[in-house]
Amino acid sequence: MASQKAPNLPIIDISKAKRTSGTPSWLESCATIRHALEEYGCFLALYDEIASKLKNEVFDLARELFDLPLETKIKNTRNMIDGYIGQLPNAPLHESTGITEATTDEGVEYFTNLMWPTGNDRFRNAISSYAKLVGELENLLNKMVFESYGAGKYIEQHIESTTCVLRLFSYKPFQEGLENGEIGTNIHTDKGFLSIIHQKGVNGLRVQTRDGQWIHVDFPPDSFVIMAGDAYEAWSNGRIYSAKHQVIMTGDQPRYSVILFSFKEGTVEIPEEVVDEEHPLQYKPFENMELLQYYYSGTPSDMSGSAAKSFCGITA
Ligand SMILES: O=C(O)CCC(=O)C(=O)O
Ligand SMILES: [Fe+2]
Repeated sequence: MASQKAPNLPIIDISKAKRTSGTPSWLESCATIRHALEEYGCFLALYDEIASKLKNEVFDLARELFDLPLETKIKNTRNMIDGYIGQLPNAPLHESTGITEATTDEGVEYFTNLMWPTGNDRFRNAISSYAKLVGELENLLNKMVFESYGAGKYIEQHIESTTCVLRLFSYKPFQEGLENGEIGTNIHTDKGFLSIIHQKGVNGLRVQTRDGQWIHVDFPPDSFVIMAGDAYEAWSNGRIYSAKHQVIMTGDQPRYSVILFSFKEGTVEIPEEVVDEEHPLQYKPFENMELLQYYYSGTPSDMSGSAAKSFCGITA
């Protein structure tokens, strides 16, 4: 009997795409990425420029971090996007904590000292190296998307005003008999530009396609999921899709993930390059941080979907 393969996200070899820089196939590589973000809002990236040793180290450190006493973990309350989250009745398996300005030495140092007042050089060094390397991947992907729209001239300014949060996640295994005992995260869309998701072995992320199907993402070893958020949807004039997604735990193994979330500081202008006859202007300039505030205040009528339209959409 022919076995039907479960649908998965598109897989793109970013290391290979990067090597086309300066060659005639560069724009084709850029278009592949842009089209995946337009169609699925996300894709699986193969990227071999971050050593496996460092990635494994990051997950060992994540475990060490979540083993700290709760009273230490809850000290992380710096602002609304990076704070400690845990013990939620509607997502009881979830625990996570974020590092603000994670691609800067100061950001990682602040967080390390908050969790380990006597210091933890292993954590500081590895997390700092990892965040910077993933930050480079983030910049590369944005450059490719911008160039694919013919909007490459805005990339420098975009990179300069990008701020990244590195959030570490620990999900307990599925718990039978517990209310919401399978929920790792509730259905939502991300609110920034790109989120770069890395996991340790155990799957659990599912993503909704434009036509409402759910894809259970099967991460190839060492891959990353690249996911666009509401800010990218608005920046691209609705061409990029901000996909609903969630984490569901099924097996008896815990799941660890590490995500670099990027946000733009200052006003996000919709570039004229994404507007044409087929795509009339649909969004007003907006502040990414205000979009976040709008979401966290619970204002959107649909808390599980993109807030871009209701926050900064142009109503006819
Ligand atoms: O842990 C994951 O894979 C996804 C978590 C997530 O979607 C989020 O926190 O925004
Ligand atoms: Fe998310």
